[in-house]
Amino acid sequence: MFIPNSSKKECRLMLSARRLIVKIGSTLIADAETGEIHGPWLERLIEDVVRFLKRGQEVIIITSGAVTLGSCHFTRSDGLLGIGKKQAAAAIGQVRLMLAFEQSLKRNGFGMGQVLLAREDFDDQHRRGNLRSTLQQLLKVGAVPVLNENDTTAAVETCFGDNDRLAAQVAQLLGADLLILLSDVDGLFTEDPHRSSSARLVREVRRITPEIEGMAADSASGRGSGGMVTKLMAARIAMDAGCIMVIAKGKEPCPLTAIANGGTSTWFLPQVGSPADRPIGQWKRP
Ligand SMILES: Nc1ncnc2c1ncn2[C@@H]1O[C@H](COP(=O)(O)OP(=O)(O)O)[C@@H](O)[C@H]1O
Ligand SMILES: N[C@@H](CCC(=O)OP(=O)(O)O)C(=O)O
Repeated sequence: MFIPNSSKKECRLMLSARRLIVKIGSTLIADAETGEIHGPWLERLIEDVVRFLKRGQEVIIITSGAVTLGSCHFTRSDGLLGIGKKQAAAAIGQVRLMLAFEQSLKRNGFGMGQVLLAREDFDDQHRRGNLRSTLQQLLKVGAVPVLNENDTTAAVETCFGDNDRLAAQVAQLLGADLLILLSDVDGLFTEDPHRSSSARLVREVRRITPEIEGMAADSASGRGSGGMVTKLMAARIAMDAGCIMVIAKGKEPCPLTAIANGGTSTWFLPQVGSPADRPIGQWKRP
């Protein structure tokens, strides 16, 4: 559990955020070898999310993992899936992903709504307005929005390709206060920690400078899509919109609580508009 009256800055930032976006990386939720969902992990995460919902905070979940879950239907000789097989894999995996979220949230007393997104949903003003309204309606009735890119029909030229930037676009669209990227690393390191033993964790970023950008490389796992490169792109989108962003390891039991209790992570703090000084409130449920 987090310590609500903790003076830790991280705790204040987590508990003062009215609207949080939680993005889950593929390697956290899906086992590439077995094509199974990490069920016990998901259960812990949803219990963690529910702690914030019950305080009256709003949570939107962006989940990866559809392609990984569906890939097991394609022989290993495929190696990296071509776009057609990747889209078919996503079509297979997405159903299982949403079912797992729906059942877990239901066990914890909450409903959910699935929204699959395309870049056009953000680029076209009319579709952007529709999307915002739909998400706000879901939040109003206490149904947790669970989002992913619509990989099955996403064209190579126009797709997001990664959920880091998609999550940041949703944070900007909804005026979220805090974007949490749960990954398989503790945060931004000076180099890829999976490739360099001398990599050191960067705890806080207030401006994304060329030096910061130079630290980021692509994904080492081969299953993630964005690596740290897209996470920094997401940080730029979020910070420009006045939204705080944090990268943390999602494997922790109760990763959101771990962040609030000052666990290792990297915080991206915009210069303007952050709710860091907002009093920790007990909001009425939407
Ligand atoms: N400077 C860096 N700091 C931390 N991780 C990095 C860095 N550069 C590259 N990476 C890689 O980014 C990966 C996380 O991105 P990704 O594989 O896309 O995971 P996710 O599924 O969480 O999005 C890490 O596992 C790591 O190998
Ligand atoms: N829409 C894709 C997510 C791609 C993606 O961003 O993956 P990751 O880098 O693991 O968050 C899927 O569900 O597999």
